Amino acid sequence: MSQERPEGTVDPGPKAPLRDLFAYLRPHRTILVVGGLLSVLGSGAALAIPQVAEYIVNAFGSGEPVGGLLIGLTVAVIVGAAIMAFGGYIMERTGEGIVYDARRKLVDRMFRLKVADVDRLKPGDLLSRVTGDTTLLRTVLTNGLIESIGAFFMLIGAIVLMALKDGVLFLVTLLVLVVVGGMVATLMPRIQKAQFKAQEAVGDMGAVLDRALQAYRTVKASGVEEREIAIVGDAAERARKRGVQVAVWGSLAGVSTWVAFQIAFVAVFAIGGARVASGALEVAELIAFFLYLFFLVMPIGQLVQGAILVQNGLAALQRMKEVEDLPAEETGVAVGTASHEPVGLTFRDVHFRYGDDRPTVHNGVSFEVPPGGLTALVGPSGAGKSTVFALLERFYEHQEGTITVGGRDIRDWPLNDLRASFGYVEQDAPVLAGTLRENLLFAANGASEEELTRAIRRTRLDDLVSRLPDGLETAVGHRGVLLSGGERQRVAIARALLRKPRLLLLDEATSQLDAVNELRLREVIAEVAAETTVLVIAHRLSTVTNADRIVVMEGGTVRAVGTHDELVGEDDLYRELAATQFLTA
Ligand SMILES: Nc1ncnc2c1ncn2[C@@H]1O[C@H](COP(=O)(O)OP(=O)(O)OP(=O)(O)O)[C@@H](O)[C@H]1O
Repeated sequence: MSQERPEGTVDPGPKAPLRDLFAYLRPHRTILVVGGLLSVLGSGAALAIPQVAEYIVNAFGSGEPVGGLLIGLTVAVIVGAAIMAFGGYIMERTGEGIVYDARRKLVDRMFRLKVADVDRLKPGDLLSRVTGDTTLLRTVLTNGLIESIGAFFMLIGAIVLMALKDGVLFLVTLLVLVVVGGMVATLMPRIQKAQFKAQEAVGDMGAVLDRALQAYRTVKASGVEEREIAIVGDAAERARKRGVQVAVWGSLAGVSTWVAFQIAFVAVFAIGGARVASGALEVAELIAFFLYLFFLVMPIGQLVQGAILVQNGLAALQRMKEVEDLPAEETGVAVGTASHEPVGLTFRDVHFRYGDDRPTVHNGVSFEVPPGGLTALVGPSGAGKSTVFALLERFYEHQEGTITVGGRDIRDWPLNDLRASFGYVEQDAPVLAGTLRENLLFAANGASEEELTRAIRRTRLDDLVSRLPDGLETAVGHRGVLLSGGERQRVAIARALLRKPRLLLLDEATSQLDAVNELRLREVIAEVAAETTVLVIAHRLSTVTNADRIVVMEGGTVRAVGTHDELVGEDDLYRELAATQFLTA
């Protein structure tokens, strides 16, 4: 479990205010009150035990029968325990419900975030917020808050009953309470700090492990297993040391509290004994007082533990809130259109950078793509080609200029309708774990068998399907590792085509395709371009020499537009690109 924490959250770490925690509890307040009352009732039954014990001792003294009282005491213990257990069950069940709500809310928000925000957050970090931090919240709610409620009432009950039983002994106990309180108050920030650091160390370990697992093949191929084991091992060692630090402060708090209570017992024993000797107190009352002292020690321990947990929980809550508070995408009201006619697009003097502190990526980009046909974007790495797609899909918003699709400003399109009119094939077209069929129908669940067969044929995947042991039902494995690069790309194209796009955005992969796969890709693109608009980012000019128009980008602007033949004659950069790729200039 990755518990990665952003920088600067260690000491003592940003925490959500307590009222945010109560916001999670509010919808469940009725059941929480019921559970709380049962806990109080259970504590009440427990608190009756010393009183009954006092009667029994007195009854022994006066020779009265004690059988009834003993049975009463046993019943009180059993009933009290049962009520407390039931109350605890209700509370924990509600705690699970609260965590479920929190997780649903978080997941819901996560899929509605802006791409820009998700790009900024690390995937491992987002994952740990949904799994790790919500789990921590549950521990806080059950072990922290809920148990503390019962403990609090038991403590109050014990204090009141002790005060009523004997004022002098109570004052002695009070003195110890003040000492314990002071000690805990001094140690608490240290425990808290140590715990934050321990959580951070575990998070760091998750991060280095995540990094190595992401590149598992590279790790193996590079023969650096031992080094990676050592790196993760070092992180584990740091987590161990931090954990030990928590144990040190925890034990110190535990032992000093324990000693304070021992002193309290001895003091109550000595002073109580003297008071019994002087006749100010009865032996039975002293015994009852001792029992109350036990009922005081237990809840204090629980409350201290609860306070530490709540502190940690508020840090987790803060991390959850950071995601929940991010703005959701404005999707607009989708009108939905039955049209599958090809659409054109224009970029007019578009300026864009990924952030205020980032360099300009588009510096006045202008070009036009009429409906239908094949348009290619070419240019050196970093020219801003993929960014054209990111802006069209509105993953990011351009700062200046106008982008239109089908003659309409993309900002006036309902977002869902805009995206529904595109088929989008990313550069490293991902194949998700699952069957080939699931992958193809990922974006078009309602497609018919005919449509599926046609898309498979158009993307030249029929060979693959007939070769696979279970055909379309073959599991293609995590990240599509069972497919070749070319096949993965064509699966992604088929997936995009099944949406019947009006404009296909194809970011061609940089990985080298063999001659057969390259030819197939060319055929597929040409065939699709006969029916719809295709805008392809070409890293290999060979796939687009037959394009209707080629847009040459460089340094965030468009430097030339034309056909292959025109550009070879007119544009130096294009000629150079063509020459380096062994095409005849
Ligand atoms: N999500 C992002 N956040 C910040 N900067 C980015 C992001 N995506 C791209 N960039 C930067 O924008 C610039 C243009 O990137 P873009 O991917 O559009 O180039 P490209 O022409 O497609 O390059 P390539 O051919 O190598 O894929 C690069 O300098 C890149 O580092």
